Amino acid sequence: SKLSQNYYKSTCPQVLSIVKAKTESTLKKKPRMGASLLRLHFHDCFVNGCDGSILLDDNSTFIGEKTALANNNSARGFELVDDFKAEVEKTCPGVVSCADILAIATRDSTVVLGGPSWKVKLGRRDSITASRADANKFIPAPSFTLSALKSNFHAQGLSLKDLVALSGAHTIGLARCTTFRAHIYNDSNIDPSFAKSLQHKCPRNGKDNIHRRLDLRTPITFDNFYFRNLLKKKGLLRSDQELFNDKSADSLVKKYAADSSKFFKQFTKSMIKMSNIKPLTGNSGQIRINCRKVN
Ligand code: HEM
Ligand SMILES: [Ca+2]
Ligand SMILES: [Ca+2]
Repeated sequence: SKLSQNYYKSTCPQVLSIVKAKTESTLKKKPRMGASLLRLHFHDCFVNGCDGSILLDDNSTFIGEKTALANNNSARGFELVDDFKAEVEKTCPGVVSCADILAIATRDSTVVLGGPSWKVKLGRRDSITASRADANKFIPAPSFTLSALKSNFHAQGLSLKDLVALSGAHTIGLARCTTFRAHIYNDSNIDPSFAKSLQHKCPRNGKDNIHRRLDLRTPITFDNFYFRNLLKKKGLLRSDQELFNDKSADSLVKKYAADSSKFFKQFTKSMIKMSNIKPLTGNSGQIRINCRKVN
């Protein structure tokens, strides 16, 4: 790609240490924020590339992505991104894109929570528009079957391997009742006692916003328990358990469940691939001063 590791070497070498320090101090108090940043980066990259589009508030020229189905009342961490940006702007005004800050903070969050590290390529520019319709079209839903998930990822140039490894991000963070209700009441590929215990917390009607762990074992540690849970039919979302349901993804899930270093290695590769989807470079887009608004 046109991105490079040393992109800010002469214009803002401090950006890496600024983002790292703030990520570390924030996650110490609020570990879930690491999960929320990781998800923001995913939802940015899947909608017209990693261009900070998800960070834009609605305005008079477009309806943005924050109110798309998958993001509304759900995507979080925007204030923290604002904090990163404000601090970077103090040191290097007008130089570092919001899209790059999110990519760096995602890597740093993964590391702080115990996961692998990787070299983040930089030089993405920020979009001057956002699209709720595109977010609704491209962000996968928890109701998806394996074949729907595969084609959703293929549309981004991502393989089955990428799908399985990247879904391992659900080793951290929480999900609302409304996203897993159908799975715990209607599906058969779920451990019955796990389903029952969730049904107590998430009734058929109401309590849409109560949260449960995506990884019931270690929700603030980036490890391979997500895959180990799937082997026991204890995936929280239908789209999670679809990855271990007598189909083409089973062998990958078994591999990552058995060996976390294999998961980490593929997660790193797949994250780099996802982070490099369709960046804006050259004269395209802009370096936003405020991540919520076009300049
Ligand atoms: C494979 C298709 C995927 C589907 C259908 C999906 C769906 C979801 C849903 C429904 C939630 C809960 C949202 C809520 O209740 O508010 C969630 C949370 C999360 N997702 Fe995914 N996801 C997918 C893939 C990914 C990928 C590829 C990543 C990152 C690489 C990711 C990272 C996360 C994280 C970290 C959370 C927790 C966020 C938090 O606690 O704030 N997901 N996902
Ligand atoms: Ca985007
Ligand atoms: Ca975990």
